[in-house]
Amino acid sequence: MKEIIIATKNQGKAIEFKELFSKYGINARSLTELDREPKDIDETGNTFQENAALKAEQTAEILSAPVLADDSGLVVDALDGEPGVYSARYAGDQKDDQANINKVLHGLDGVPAEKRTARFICVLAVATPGEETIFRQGICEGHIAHTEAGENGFGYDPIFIPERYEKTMAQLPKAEKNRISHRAKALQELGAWLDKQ
Ligand SMILES: O=c1nc[nH]c2c1ncn2[C@H]1C[C@H](O)[C@@H](COP(=O)(O)OP(=O)(O)OP(=O)(O)O)O1
Ligand SMILES: [Mg+2]
Repeated sequence: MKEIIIATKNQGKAIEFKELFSKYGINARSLTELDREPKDIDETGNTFQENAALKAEQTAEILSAPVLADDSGLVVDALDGEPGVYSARYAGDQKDDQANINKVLHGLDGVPAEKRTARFICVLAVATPGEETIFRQGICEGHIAHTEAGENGFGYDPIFIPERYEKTMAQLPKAEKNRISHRAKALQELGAWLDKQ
């Protein structure tokens, strides 16, 4: 089976990529599955694209192999676009999903449903040593719930209600999330490249 390395240590992302790539007959392996896990890469960029490039290119260099990286996050209009590029560390360096959720809900205290619009954004970077890095983006529109609900997924899923749905992303079956998510859409955009693999 063909294989691609995903430059992530986030288990939630890794599980989704395994499912998504299996449809293309490709085995997706994350960094935690390698014999020697590479050290953390500093995400010093100011955009999703910059951080995706940092993760993909540095990992491809270390492993001398094609690598895909995902930089993603939640953009909330009533919070002027926060947490955005800083989604993982919104409530501090410990990357605590629950603390991040609490901070978003607290920031939206008293904001009515129609003003709670938000979107998940995912930028994928594929870096191959000696080649130009390619980028694709996917967006999933929705709004922020008043309380958390659901156990599936990861990150901000318990407070994100996708457009045309009445449940949070964490209440949807994982196959449903994998049809509509920002990650799934970005990967669809990579289709032509995937078909060549
Ligand atoms: O589908 C999603 N459902 C819920 N939350 C999500 C999703 N996609 C991204 N997110 C949130 C989680 C994290 O707070 C941030 C990603 O940060 P990001 O730096 O890309 O990932 P990360 O540090 O967790 O792992 P890594 O850099 O090793 O891939 O956005
Ligand atoms: Mg990260």
